[in-house]
Order: sequence, then C-alpha cells, then structure tokens
Amino acid sequence: ASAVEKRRWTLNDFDIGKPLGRGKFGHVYLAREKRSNHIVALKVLFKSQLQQSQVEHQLRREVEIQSHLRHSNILRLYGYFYDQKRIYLVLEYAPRGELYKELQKCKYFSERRAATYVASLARALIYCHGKHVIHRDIKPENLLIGAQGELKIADFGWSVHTFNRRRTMCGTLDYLPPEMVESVEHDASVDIWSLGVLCYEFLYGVPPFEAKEHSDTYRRIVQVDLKFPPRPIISSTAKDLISQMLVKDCSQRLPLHKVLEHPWIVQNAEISG
Ligand SMILES: Nc1ncnc(NCCc2cnc(NC(=O)Nc3cccc(C(F)(F)F)c3)s2)c1Br
Repeated sequence: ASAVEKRRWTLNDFDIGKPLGRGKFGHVYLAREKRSNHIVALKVLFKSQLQQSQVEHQLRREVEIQSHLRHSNILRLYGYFYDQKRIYLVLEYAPRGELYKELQKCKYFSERRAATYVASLARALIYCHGKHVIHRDIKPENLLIGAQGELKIADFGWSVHTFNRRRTMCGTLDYLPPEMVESVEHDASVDIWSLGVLCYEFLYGVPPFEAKEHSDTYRRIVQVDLKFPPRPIISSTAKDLISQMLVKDCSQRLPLHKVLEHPWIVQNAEISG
C-alpha cells in the first residue's frame, strides 16, 4: 500500500474497525485510510479531558517530536486531525499488540527474548538521544509488538527535547530514576535507568523497586535498593548489566552503546535483520 500521504484528514477518510485498547485519555481503534487502503491505529482523545489535565502542550510536543523520528523500533505517528470535541492521532498499527499483555501472559521472558528486546530498545534510544529527544516514560505499557515480533516504543507524550529540562511527574513511579523522583535536573540518562528497570521486569516479571506503598517505592528507588530474587534463576551477566544501569549517579550509568557491547546482550540478543 502507498504510504499514508500527509493531508488534511477527517474521520470520513477512515473506516473504523475493532477497538485495540484503551489508554488513560482515550480509546484506540483499528482503522483503514480509504484512499490508500493503509491499515492504521486511530487514537481518539477528548479535548475536554486534555484541557482539564492541562496536557495540550505535551500532545503538541509529541506530534512535533514524532514527526522527525523514523526508526523500526519506534511506532510511527503519521499525523493528527480534530473535530469539535476530539483529537485523533493517526498511528502505525502494531499487529501483535501490547507488550505488557504478553509479559502478563508469560509471567517473565527468557534471557534470549529479554536481551533481544533490550538491544532493540537500546538502539531506538540511541537514535532518539542522537536527535536530543529523551522519552522519559519507557515502561511495558508503552511498548508494542510489530508483525515480526520486534518491539516498538510508543507514546512520546512525556518526551522532551533535552535542552529544556522538565520536572513534570508522570504515571507510575516504578520506572522513574532517582533524579526524577527527587525532582532534580535530569538528562538522557533517565532512559538508561528505565531500560534497566525494564530489563529486570522482563526477567523477573515485576519491577525491581515495587512496594505496596508509594512512599516505599520512592525510598527503594532513591536508595537503589536492588535485590535479585532466587527464582527464576538468572545469569550473573544479566544481573551485572542491570546493576550497571540502575546506578544513582546518572553520569555513572552504562552508556547505551556500551549496553549493546555488554556480554549478556552479545551472547543472548538475536540480531534483527
Ligand atoms: N496495536 C496497537 N497498534 C498501535 N497503537 C496502539 N495503541 C496506541 C499506542 C500509542 C501510540 N502513541 C500514543 N500517543 C498518545 O497516546 N499520546 C497522548 C495521549 C494523550 C495525552 C497525551 C499528552 F497530552 F499527555 F501528551 C499524549 S498512544 C495499539 Br494497542
């Protein structure tokens, strides 16, 4: 099918299909752009809800940032349009759906599958950081699976250009590095921390600093209270990589290109085409 051409879309340009999922701000539907017959995902957001949450500027930033990103492990945002009450995001469709559902189903991933995902995310983040974009919200809920089983980072609603540092708190605390939890200056290395949290959760099925109370999670993060459970049995090289990413001092975290050279990744990640 021809690329989804950029033009002033209206809802009439699409045939709407089944619901794909629901996010905090709205539902996502499978859709087909009539002219190109291109299958897309259409996220429907209510203006009223965006206004009362005062996040319009974040949405504008997401559309702006995404219009410059082209990477096989980043879900495309082709464009947007709006009507009286709603804003519609025209997104690349990820045929194998949401990673967090896959993780719930499998409980945890094999070391090969986890390393393959971590390697593709590291490559996508190297690409983003090269364009001075930090995602800041890397977590299973924002990861989708493409037709060949490859990971796609989605939802740049919390991303920023690195020259302006933001201290906005977002969503679950689990993935936030100490400097964001303590609301101090932060830079691209926040994504390295979140990748370390993700790697741990891929292998154990739970994030490393999970606790019943918010305040306990907060304390475990700022103290980097990192413990590896006895089950499932995980290689020492995997634990070594995680320990080099979950470091309080953001300048001491393993740089993303070193993540790709780490023995655990080299020995376990399937090289994608
Ligand atoms: N199988 C699938 N294939 C493709 N997509 C699927 N789901 C949608 C994934 C998304 C990609 N990008 C997104 N972006 C936002 O939601 N942005 C957003 C929304 C509200 C407020 C804000 C803000 F204002 F707070 F920034 C920003 S959701 C699924 Br399931």
